[in-house]
Amino acid sequence: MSQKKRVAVLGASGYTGAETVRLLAAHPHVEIVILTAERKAGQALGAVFPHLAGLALPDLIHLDDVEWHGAELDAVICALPHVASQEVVGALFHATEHTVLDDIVGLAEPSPTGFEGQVRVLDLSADFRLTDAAAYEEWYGRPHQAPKLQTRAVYALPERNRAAIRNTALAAMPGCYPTAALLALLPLVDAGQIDVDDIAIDAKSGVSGAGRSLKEQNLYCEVGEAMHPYAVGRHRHMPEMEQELGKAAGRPVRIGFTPHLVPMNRGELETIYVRLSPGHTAEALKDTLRAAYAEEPFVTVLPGDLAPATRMVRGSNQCVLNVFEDRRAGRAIVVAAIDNLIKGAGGQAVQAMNIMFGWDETTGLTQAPLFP
Ligand SMILES: NC(=O)C1=CN([C@@H]2O[C@H](COP(=O)(O)OP(=O)(O)OC[C@H]3O[C@@H](n4cnc5c(N)ncnc54)[C@H](OP(=O)(O)O)[C@@H]3O)[C@@H](O)[C@H]2O)C=CC1
Ligand SMILES: CC(=O)N[C@@H](CCC(=O)OP(=O)(O)O)C(=O)O
Repeated sequence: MSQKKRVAVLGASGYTGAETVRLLAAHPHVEIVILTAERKAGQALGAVFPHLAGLALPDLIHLDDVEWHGAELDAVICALPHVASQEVVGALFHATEHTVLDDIVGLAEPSPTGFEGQVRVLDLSADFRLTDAAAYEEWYGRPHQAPKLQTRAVYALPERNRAAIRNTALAAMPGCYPTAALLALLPLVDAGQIDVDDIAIDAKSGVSGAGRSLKEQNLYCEVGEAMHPYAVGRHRHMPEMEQELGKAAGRPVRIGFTPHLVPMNRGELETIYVRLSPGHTAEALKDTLRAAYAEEPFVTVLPGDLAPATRMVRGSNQCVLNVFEDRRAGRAIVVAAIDNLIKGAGGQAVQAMNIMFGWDETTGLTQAPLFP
């Protein structure tokens, strides 16, 4: 194996950044050379996260102190809030005179030169997922600062877009809710087995989904022993899911989606109500998902009527799925569970990075879920 790849994690003092570091620290082909933070810049990562104190890692520095040009980075995993992310990614591509700025990102065919010697970015934020500038402005309330990059980023759901991920310098990592929903639904849309105009997603997330920065509504007293929906009918993951489902359907799609915050640290569960296309059954949907994921290391269709649960995936890059009959004629229920911080964020980014560099896709990601 050649030299290790030099990797930076931006936003390492956040939840997804810390999980990404934890995974990368055990990755055989990666050397972590830069970690950044905003308020916590200047501290050792182990001072912020004592559970990581035993790892030999660089201290947290401020983004302003990163010398992009001299760092000789192979990859940057960006775990920053949206808006901050688009500014940094644009600036780092400029500073490194990246050919991505000359239009070679996201080619369907490998470019003759590849990206040898050029940094590749995996962005966990929402900044590069929507390719339509007007949609971004509508849902994020401001124009995009790097519109050229926005249109060329690859939507990096590995099970869907492997070839494009291999050949991009900018991977837009899917949101946590879209990851579970798209893994559950895309094969069914491809197969024409469900009515794309009648999809309702009821989602629940652990509190870490909201990040580590202090928010009063996420205090223990307010989320413990309680549960509530939020962003009802207007969550910014709706256009993301609609964009990707629309690509599969070949026409615009509108979905129903309601997320709920539930009193657990991590994990995400989605119960998805679908209308069957004429002639199809819940069992046929399950056969389709089984066939689609038969060779996938990180997606499992559960046997029989075993219902997906967050405890089946905690701390792992796994997604578990199942399909159930609905007592109402012509309908079915699809259920998906992931760990929002792993398959919904850092683990999926490591998976995509493995694809980019041609490593076994499971490298650094083979740990079984934690139980109990
Ligand atoms: N949490 C989740 O389950 C998921 C999150 N995401 C997305 O991943 C990204 C990171 O999320 P998460 O880890 O939860 O967030 P956190 O709030 O836990 O962490 C944010 C990180 O970014 C740093 N930061 C904050 N503001 C700035 C800024 N203006 N400039 C530079 N750095 C800044 C913080 O530094 P400091 O600590 O020093 O303030 C911290 O390191 C977000 O875009 C989020 O939406 C995606 C999928 C799932
Ligand atoms: C519980 C909770 O608050 N979850 C976050 C989703 C996390 C995520 O995936 O956000 P990005 O699209 O920014 O990456 C939310 O609903 O905004």
